[in-house]
This record gives sequence, structure tokens and C-alpha cells, in this order.
Amino acid sequence: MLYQVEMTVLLPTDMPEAEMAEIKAREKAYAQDLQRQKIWRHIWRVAGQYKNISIFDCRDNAHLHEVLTGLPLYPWMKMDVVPLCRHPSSIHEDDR
Ligand SMILES: O=C(O)C[C@H]1C=CC(=O)O1
Repeated sequence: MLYQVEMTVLLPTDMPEAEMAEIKAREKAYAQDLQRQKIWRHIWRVAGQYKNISIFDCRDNAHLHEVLTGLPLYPWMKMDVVPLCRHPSSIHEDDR
């Protein structure tokens, strides 16, 4: 199942820089691993904001929940999830 997820990152301004850098490094590794597994299909930066719009391909809602709550930045994120289904005019066979 495909999901559009909008993630807004809201880090506290008083978080020590070293801690922030360590969390962001773990986040990047986690995100890139999921992209290699084809679970995190697309990620786009929303211009001018600490926010991304992503497409996930998960087995079901529980799998998406597991993936999102596993994000190292999850405690500092606002998530907006939109479940997607195939558009009848799509030419992409892997849109499900
Ligand atoms: O930068 C972000 O949008 C937040 C987060 C999502 C993937 C990643 O590497 O960081």
C-alpha cells in the first residue's frame, strides 16, 4: 500500500548541537536503508521549510506505523499521512 507522508521537523532550539548531529546522522542512515529496501519510495524537501513529502510502500497501516515510529527524529516530528490508491489513468504498473 502506498502512503504520502508529510513530515515536519520541530527540534527544540536548546538541543545541544552534538546531540542534534548524532540524531540526524542516524536518521539519514535509517532513511537511506529504507530507500534501498524500496519501502521509502520517494523523498522531497519542501522548499524553504524543515519538512519533507515522502511516499512509502508498506504492507499495511501497522507496517507504516512501525516504520514511522522507528525514525530517530520521530519524537520531534509532526506527521500527516494520506493513504493512496492507484489512479485509473496511471501508466505505472507498480502503483498499488
Ligand atoms: O530532513 C528531513 O526531512 C527529516 C528526515 C527525513 C529523512 C531524513 O534523512 O531526515
